[in-house]
Amino acid sequence: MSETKRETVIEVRDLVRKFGNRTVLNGISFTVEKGDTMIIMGGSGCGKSTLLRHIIGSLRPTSGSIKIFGDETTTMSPQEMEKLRLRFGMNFQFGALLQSLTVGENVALPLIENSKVDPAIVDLVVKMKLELVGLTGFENLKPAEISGGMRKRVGLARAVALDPELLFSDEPTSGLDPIMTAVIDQLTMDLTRKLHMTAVVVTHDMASAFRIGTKMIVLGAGKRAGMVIAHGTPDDIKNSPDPEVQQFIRGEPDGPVPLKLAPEDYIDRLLGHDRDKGLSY
Ligand SMILES: Nc1ncnc2c1ncn2[C@@H]1O[C@H](COP(=O)(O)OP(=O)(O)OP(=O)(O)O)[C@@H](O)[C@H]1O
Repeated sequence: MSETKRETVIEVRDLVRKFGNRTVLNGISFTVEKGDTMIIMGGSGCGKSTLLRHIIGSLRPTSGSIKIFGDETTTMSPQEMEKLRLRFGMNFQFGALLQSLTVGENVALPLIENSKVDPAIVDLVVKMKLELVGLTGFENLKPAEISGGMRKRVGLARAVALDPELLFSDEPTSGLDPIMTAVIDQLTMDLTRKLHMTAVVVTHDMASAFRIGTKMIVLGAGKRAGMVIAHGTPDDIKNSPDPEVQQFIRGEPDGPVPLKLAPEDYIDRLLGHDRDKGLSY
């Protein structure tokens, strides 16, 4: 029997983004179907975060189309985008926990900011979300009083506070040991299943990518910088005949992608140009 066709939640077509005369995204196309966990992979500086930031509407493309739930987002007003974002959960490093607030207050933030919910309901939702990530009883501690892995779990609880249909995560396991990484992965899989979410995750961690991903894209480097060089299921990616994909998933230091950075990359990184992550509205 053939698989029932699932709803397309995200459709990216021919996306191009230039910063000055530098093309960082070069004709990216892919779709994400409901229930999928799409992994965006590729070497450092290949444009993964930039792609994610276009999908959540914090950057505008030079050209191309992004449809979310069937609506074109690249031409939306900031207000329309803000409304759409109520359906998103975002678990980003630049959205780190607020140190002055307790764990519970951090999880409550999206509820307080985005909906007029009764405080008693907020408390209940916070307790439920913290229970989902195994942190019942930690609501009154400050982020500095819990471990890095626990902080990542709080970030996840906060991202799903509004029961989003779409979860976006940028490097959700960076800096964690393999056991804590596996814990976060398991939680992400449980949450996406329990809350019927579709997820898009940027990660460098191959073990994690192959554990949680149902679909993957790999962005290229060098001559194929900013292009999708492989796209498919985890098995498709594992069996890709592309030497650059194999170099990447095996973590080999040298191969089709040379070890040396291009001088402009080196200068950009030296000057911290890639740290300019401000919103571009
Ligand atoms: N606002 C910006 N202005 C100029 N260049 C930018 C900007 N944002 C990103 N870039 C450039 O785009 C390239 C891709 O950056 P991006 O952060 O998307 O890469 P990445 O694949 O997520 O990298 P990493 O894995 O190291 O986090 C970098 O070379 C960076 O210099």
